[in-house]
Amino acid sequence: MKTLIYGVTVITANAAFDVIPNGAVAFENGVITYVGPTPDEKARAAYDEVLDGRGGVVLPGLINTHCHAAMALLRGYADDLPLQAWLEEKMWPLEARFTAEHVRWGSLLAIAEMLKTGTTTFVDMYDHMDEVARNVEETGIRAVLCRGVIGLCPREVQVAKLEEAKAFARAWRGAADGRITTMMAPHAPYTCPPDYIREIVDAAAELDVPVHIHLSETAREVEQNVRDYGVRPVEHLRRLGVFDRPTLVAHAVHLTDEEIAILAEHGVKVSHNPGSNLKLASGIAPVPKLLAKGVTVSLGTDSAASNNNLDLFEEMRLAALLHKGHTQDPLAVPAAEALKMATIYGADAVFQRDRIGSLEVGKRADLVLLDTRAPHWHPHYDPVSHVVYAARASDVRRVYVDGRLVVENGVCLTIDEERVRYEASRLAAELTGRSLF
Ligand SMILES: CSC[C@H]1O[C@@H](n2cnc3c(O)ncnc32)[C@H](O)[C@@H]1O
Ligand SMILES: [Zn+2]
Repeated sequence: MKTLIYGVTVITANAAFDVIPNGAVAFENGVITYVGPTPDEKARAAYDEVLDGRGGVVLPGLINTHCHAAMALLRGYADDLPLQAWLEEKMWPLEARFTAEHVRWGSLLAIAEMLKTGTTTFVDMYDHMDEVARNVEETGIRAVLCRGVIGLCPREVQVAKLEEAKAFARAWRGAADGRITTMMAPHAPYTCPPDYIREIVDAAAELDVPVHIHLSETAREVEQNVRDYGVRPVEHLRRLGVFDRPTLVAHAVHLTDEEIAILAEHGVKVSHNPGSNLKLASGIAPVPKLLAKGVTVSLGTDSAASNNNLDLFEEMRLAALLHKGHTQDPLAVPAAEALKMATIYGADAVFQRDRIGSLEVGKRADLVLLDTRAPHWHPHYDPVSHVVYAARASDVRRVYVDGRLVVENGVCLTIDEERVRYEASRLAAELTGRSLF
């Protein structure tokens, strides 16, 4: 089926960052076949499905490069705590009781939220990942999935987790018509002993998949690393050979200039999570410095338990505003840069720059159509400025992934949202013992 959306402002996020007024995008069999000015009526007749999008804005599907989807069940369960207390006293005790059922419904709730807010690809690090993968298959979203591995356990449990992570990465890579790719994920330098990290990295090399890891999220973590291993976390991971593999690190808040140089030298990709970093009082990542040194900085939400939503429009706006305030430089992260972080830099961060992240002929047809009729869109001078500084996730009208329509009129077509709300609320109440309002 050949589909054409015309009469829209197209934000391509291509290398020239072209914005096409009264533009059009066409796709067939999941692949973009045309991006350019609106074709005349005669040319439009050649398409099987023609959508008049006049007044709308089309942009590439957003890419969330760090998430723990199933933790949507713990949204709002424990707020206003620093990372370590939040993890050790609140998250880990409850997560120890998570079953496959919790992950099934929690991740489905998260996927519904992400699709409806314009996210077409997400990176997920968690346990019971077969459940997440099956949800990805069924809902039509694109994902990079990894079984997160925490090594604070007896050796036989470490081995079992590693085997499970390998089996998962092997079994699911390329699944769902290529919408699923996989990575290996040691959770963090402070939860995985050095030899264990080496083993996980060896497994990533054997499987030829990238590595995803939390890095230098808090000052405390950095101090602890220096105390335990004599070096800061970036040098620690470099010595362990992590950066010899394609690597995506989450957070990267506490970095020296020397550490930024190491990340740049090794082509390490960063997932910047401003909402989570602010809420957990972790600090502010040196994003302008990272960008200036050529490090790819993408955007992630982290989980709904530390954010407390999975809305990349919010993260884009936060990224653009936060670094201006912090550096007192209005150009620290300009609007176009924030939009790239959520799109083409996201594609680069998941090593799929040739497939997704921009609207270009030959790429997969992952795109979002925004409705611009709401008052907050008017007047509009610059569509990129509007998407970053004024738009809201509720402006998302249509979402396509791989050319498949998955959200229409703000409704997710591939998910029974009422059932998901019911099951997720039921499981959350049982788990926490709290009655929900
Ligand atoms: C091994 S599965 C993933 C693991 O990560 C935990 N987690 C969630 N958010 C964060 C964060 O911001 N920093 C570090 N770890 C985090 C989650 O609770 C799971 O246990
Ligand atoms: Zn995380």
